[in-house]
Amino acid sequence: MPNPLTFAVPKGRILDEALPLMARAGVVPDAEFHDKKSRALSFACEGSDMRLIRVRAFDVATFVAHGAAQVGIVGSDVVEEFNYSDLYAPVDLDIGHCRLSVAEMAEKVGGPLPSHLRIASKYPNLTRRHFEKLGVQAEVVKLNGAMELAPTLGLSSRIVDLVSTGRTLKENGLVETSRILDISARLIVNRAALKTDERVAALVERFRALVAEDAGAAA
Ligand SMILES: Nc1ncnc2c1ncn2[C@@H]1O[C@H](COP(=O)(O)OP(=O)(O)OP(=O)(O)O)[C@@H](O)[C@H]1O
Ligand SMILES: O=P(O)(O)OC[C@H]1O[C@H](OP(=O)(O)OP(=O)(O)O)[C@H](O)[C@@H]1O
Repeated sequence: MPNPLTFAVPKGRILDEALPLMARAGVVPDAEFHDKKSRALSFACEGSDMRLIRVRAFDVATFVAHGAAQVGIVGSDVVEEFNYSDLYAPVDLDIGHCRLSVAEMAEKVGGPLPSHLRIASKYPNLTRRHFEKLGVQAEVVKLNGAMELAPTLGLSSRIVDLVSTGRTLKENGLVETSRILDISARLIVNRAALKTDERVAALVERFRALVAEDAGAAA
């Protein structure tokens, strides 16, 4: 009997969109997964020996890259930020759409870029890479949320953060000045597991077929 497959999902907002797709792929967590009072982090799946683990978005990539989970769902922002060589993102799930952008205080927009900037972000690697291309050295102040407060309070001149409707920026007096990356959620797999475990390859094919089916229905 092979070990159960471990499938990692993020706790946050992608999950609501991912669960119906997962169900169509035959990945259905047991009732305890939906019990808000439960403190469990690992859940059995209906009708299979698969196990679901619910972790922080960034940690989904870490569990999969290290082979502690074989499969996962995560935003392409996280995939690109880590750039793990052992992590492969074969299927764009066409959910969780947003973008990674630079924003600054509305009244400060304009003028030439200085050679050094202090930027608040949850994405230090993507931020440094983006500004390097512009010939700017970015000093990144790592924050884990509420980035939009940083420019107003003088912690940084700009932020690099996720934008969807743009409402959070607007309500905090910031404007989007450039777009770094268009983002959507991906099915991710551990490269070694994909080569050695047929169940991983089968799951990839199932998700790929579902996405193709939805794209066909939308066309
Ligand atoms: N406003 C948004 N609109 C659409 N997708 C978003 C938005 N914000 C984030 N996302 C996507 O959802 C993913 C998870 O975001 P979110 O921060 O809600 O998750 P989380 O698991 O609560 O994160 P954390 O571990 O930081 O608490 C992001 O990596 C991104 O791909
Ligand atoms: O453009 P909008 O539609 O306003 O969405 C953007 C906001 O969504 C995300 O935050 P989230 O709500 O996940 O909270 P967080 O600060 O805890 O990450 C992101 O970090 C922005 O703050």
